[in-house]
Amino acid sequence: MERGLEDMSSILKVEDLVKYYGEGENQVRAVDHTSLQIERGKFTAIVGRSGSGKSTLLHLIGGLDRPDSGKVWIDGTDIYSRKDDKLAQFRRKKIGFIFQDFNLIPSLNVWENIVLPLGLDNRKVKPREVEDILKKIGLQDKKDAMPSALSGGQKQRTAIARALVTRPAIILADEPTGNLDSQTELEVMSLLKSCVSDFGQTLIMITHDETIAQMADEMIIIEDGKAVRR
Ligand SMILES: Nc1ncnc2c1ncn2[C@@H]1O[C@H](COP(=O)(O)OP(=O)(O)OP(=O)(O)O)[C@@H](O)[C@H]1O
Repeated sequence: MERGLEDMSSILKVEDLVKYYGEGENQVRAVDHTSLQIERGKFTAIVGRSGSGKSTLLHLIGGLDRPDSGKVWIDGTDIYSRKDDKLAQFRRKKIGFIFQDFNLIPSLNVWENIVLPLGLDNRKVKPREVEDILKKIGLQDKKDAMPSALSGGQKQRTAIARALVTRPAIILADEPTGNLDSQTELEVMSLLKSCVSDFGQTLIMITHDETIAQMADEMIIIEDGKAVRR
């Protein structure tokens, strides 16, 4: 019974996850028998030294890569029990990604990049909702611009809007404010935090920034592929 209650509040459960790269002497234990649980509607910061395995863990949590062993449950679903196409479908519905390098489509303008995940999931675009997000991230006058005409910060904000547009249960972010000036960084952080408080979304963010890590409800430290909660 207790276990059941515990599971209900956790949106994400990682059990004994392992991902090694290479073999023999050159083997890198990027994720080394890691287990953790994250509660719904919380902001969790993942911190750790460069090369400790943060990005690999985030990719595995988001179903972008497959582990050597171990399990990941999202909202009660054992994601790696699904075949690739079903996993991709699940990912599109449940998870919003914000990557370090934005991954915008160069041939699409800001608006088209933002609404792309809706189209992939056969969902209708609600222009007012998109306008609302554009306004929140301060890009309303850039919606027709192509990515090549945007600054690094504007590209990053477009990527953030794209991750938020489907209102995913989980937002996975890898250093999302790394390229922003400190004022914009604070605005983006307050937008992401409001997703957690206003919409009950769960935010899991890798950051090197101690100030941002301090804003989180929980902090997970990664050391040599292992997770320690602080
Ligand atoms: N595709 C890959 N092939 C081989 N080794 C890899 C691969 N991806 C990551 N690694 C190695 O796995 C380890 C963990 O990498 P990862 O990118 O997860 O660390 P990180 O903590 O996110 O680092 P950073 O803070 O610098 O982004 C590193 O030693 C890295 O070199």
